[in-house]
Amino acid sequence: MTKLSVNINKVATLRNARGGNVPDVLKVALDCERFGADGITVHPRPDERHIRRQDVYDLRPLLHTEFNIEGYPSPEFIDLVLKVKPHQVTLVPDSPTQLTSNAGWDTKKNLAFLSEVLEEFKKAGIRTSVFVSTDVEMIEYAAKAGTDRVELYTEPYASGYVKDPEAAVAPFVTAAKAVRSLGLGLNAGHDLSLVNLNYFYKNIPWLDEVSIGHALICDALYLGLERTIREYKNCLCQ
Ligand SMILES: CC(=O)[C@@H](O)[C@H](O)COP(=O)(O)O
Ligand SMILES: NCC(=O)COP(=O)(O)O
Repeated sequence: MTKLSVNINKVATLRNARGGNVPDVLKVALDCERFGADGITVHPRPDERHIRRQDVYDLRPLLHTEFNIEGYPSPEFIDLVLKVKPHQVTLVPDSPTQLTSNAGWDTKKNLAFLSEVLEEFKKAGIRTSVFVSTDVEMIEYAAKAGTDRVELYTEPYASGYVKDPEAAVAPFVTAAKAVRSLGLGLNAGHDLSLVNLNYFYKNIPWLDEVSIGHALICDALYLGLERTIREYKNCLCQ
């Protein structure tokens, strides 16, 4: 089964726009679980423009499903993750001011750094994942660094899908096969949507997890959160 982890960053963005607690990020996370999400993802950034450190602490004891924290492994991020102990941490190579994630790691260049950080999380019993492109060498070096899983950066799939779905998914199928042959778990995310998710899943049904935020929260404006989550879950069936 491919799990759907709902990224609630955008809910926090909306809350922060007015300074109060509407919408209530914790309630939305619990409602996502109630409506069928298999996990909750957050990506706290240093400027706290959406999910804040305090949200991450507050969410931990409330969630009943898998909690995935994504981010650049700065000392502050490492400290937060080690204190919160989520089920999974996903390392993303973002700069502090980045608008959104736009690339996977150069795992060859960062092998020593990633190995050290991954080891620290593994010692704490936290499953690890590394955000990568479809470059097989990058996946091989992620395995060398000791990660449990990789998360494929799916923006190039999402943008290519519109013109030519088959060509867009092909490098992801190759990468996903490499991931499987290395014995790693497989996650995917970024710009996945109701338009492109089912085709991605059908081509790579051994996916462990997708994390989806932006498109899902936008769809919820029209469909409501409960129906939206149901429809995303339906995309993860043959
Ligand atoms: C790693 C990844 O693709 C997502 O976590 C994405 O970066 C979400 O972050 P934003 O909500 O800030 O775009
Ligand atoms: N890891 C990807 C994620 O959490 C959500 O990305 P997006 O759906 O907001 O593009």
